Amino acid sequence: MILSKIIASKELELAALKEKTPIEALQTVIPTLPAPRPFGPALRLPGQVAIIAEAKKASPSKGIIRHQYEPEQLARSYEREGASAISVLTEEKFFLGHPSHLTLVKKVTSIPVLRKDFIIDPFQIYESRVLGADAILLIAAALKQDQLEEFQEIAAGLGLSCLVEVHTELELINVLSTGASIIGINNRNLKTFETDLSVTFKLRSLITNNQITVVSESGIKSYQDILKLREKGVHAALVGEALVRSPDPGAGLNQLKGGRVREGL
Ligand SMILES: O=P(O)(O)OC[C@@H](O)[C@@H](O)c1c[nH]c2ccccc12
Repeated sequence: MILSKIIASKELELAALKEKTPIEALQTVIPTLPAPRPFGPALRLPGQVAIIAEAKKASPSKGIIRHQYEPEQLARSYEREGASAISVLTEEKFFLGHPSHLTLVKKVTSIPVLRKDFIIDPFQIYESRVLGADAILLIAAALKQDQLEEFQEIAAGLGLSCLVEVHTELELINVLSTGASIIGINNRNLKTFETDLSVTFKLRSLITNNQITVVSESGIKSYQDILKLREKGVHAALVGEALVRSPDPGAGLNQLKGGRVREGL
């Protein structure tokens, strides 16, 4: 499975990274940094589905999605067109991202920035804070129950929000028991790479605590999709490919939000 491949490569990368940068060096810098931007509240727009717009050059399932990839330009247009937050892929080998992309995006925007990576070690949480992340992704399929709990605790201590990602009912039940407050339902099956919005519809109905912010992730392509999510009480949608593939990603976002189709598109 692709997830185990990515994690194996992450483990190697991390070993090298930890040799180079002691965690203490990160811990010394953190108290001098400005507070993170609030992520959870940004995802609650009354009567609307908030959009987390993603900057992503490539993916294991689709290969290169955007050849001329400029995360700063993307982020600027996303913010201009009303994104509620920006997700930045920082994984290098499979998604052709880079940690520096996150720092660049943070500099040119004023909305919260989510670090999209494969977090398997507390080191990466401190690193995310230093890079300028306001929120991090935690993938239930990649972590044990005690890690899920520990990582959310460390993140909270650093002022970072967590988007905790699930794909199955069992993962959801486990994540609910950790007290996660922002849950991402990934529509993509990591074995077949297929996306199916009905994954969100099925799992969303099992989240009865309305304090929890629910995010639908992957395979969201149109305003019709957004309307369906809204109808099911989903608070936010994480959208990558549909925007990044568009010749004009800002206009793509505008359309996704039901805005008028612009000339030239
Ligand atoms: O490009 P899409 O189909 O709109 O999907 C975006 C996002 O959900 C997807 O990139 C994603 C969801 N979970 C992840 C975990 C790691 C890397 C990437 C992801």
